[in-house]
Amino acid sequence: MKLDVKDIKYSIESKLIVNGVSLGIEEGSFVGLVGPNGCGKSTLLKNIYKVYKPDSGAVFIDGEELAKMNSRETAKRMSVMQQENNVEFDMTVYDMVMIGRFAHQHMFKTDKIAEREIVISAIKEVGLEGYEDRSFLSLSGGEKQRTLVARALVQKASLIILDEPTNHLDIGYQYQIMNILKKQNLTVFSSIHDLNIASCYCDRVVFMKSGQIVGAGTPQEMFVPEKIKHLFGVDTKITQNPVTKKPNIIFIPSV
Ligand SMILES: Nc1ncnc2c1ncn2[C@@H]1O[C@H](COP(=O)(O)OP(=O)(O)OP(=O)(O)O)[C@@H](O)[C@H]1O
Repeated sequence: MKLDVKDIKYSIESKLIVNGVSLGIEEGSFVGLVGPNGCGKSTLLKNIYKVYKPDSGAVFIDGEELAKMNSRETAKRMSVMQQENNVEFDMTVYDMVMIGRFAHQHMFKTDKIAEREIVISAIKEVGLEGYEDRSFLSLSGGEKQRTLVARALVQKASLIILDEPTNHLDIGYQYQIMNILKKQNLTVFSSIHDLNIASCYCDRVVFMKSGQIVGAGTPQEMFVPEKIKHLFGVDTKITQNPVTKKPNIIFIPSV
């Protein structure tokens, strides 16, 4: 699934937060969205996954405008893992993951056993086997995060949008979740704070600053000291990861 974002603008309380963003994500590619706190990453993603309606501009999946699709049609094409999940009433891990199946279920012809297998298998894949009956609200931040990854995976959409998927996760699960996402062969667009994770997993990275895209390219093209300094104001030294051959970003403290 190819994602095209065309000249999106979005304001909150008359402040322009997303200022004319255009980008294209090729089918099967893993693209990271990188930028400082408050630069508009989540707001841009919410415009893409239809929590917000852009003031102007549009989003297309394989040439079809997303705004014109109903929620079932959208969910079959795009799954989403949001950063904060405002769950107001409690449910089990199993039920939370099952929500991801809604676009595939029909009142009279759903194969309940097959549905159950898909859900159980995703719960296992994110390392939460045995947690099926636990209450979602009682989970740790990382366990909640992994439940939401499982929910996004069972949706079986070929495009997945993630807002900071490794937020709350310890280093083991950060890499585990990225590995799981990578091996699905989906088209992925994800905001990522950890530059070395972005370098390791992304085919391309998009740099965002003050509501605008300020650069895009391969990790090798983007993770260079001048560009990182421009984006985050920190000094870095770049080496090559001896195993992945990807840029390895070493941060140099100014003390
Ligand atoms: N509902 C809202 N009401 C008011 N301001 C908002 C709202 N949502 C976002 N903003 C503001 O819009 C700007 C962009 O926020 P956004 O969450 O998109 O940034 P971000 O790049 O995802 O940041 P972070 O890396 O900290 O998650 C911030 O200044 C934020 O305070």
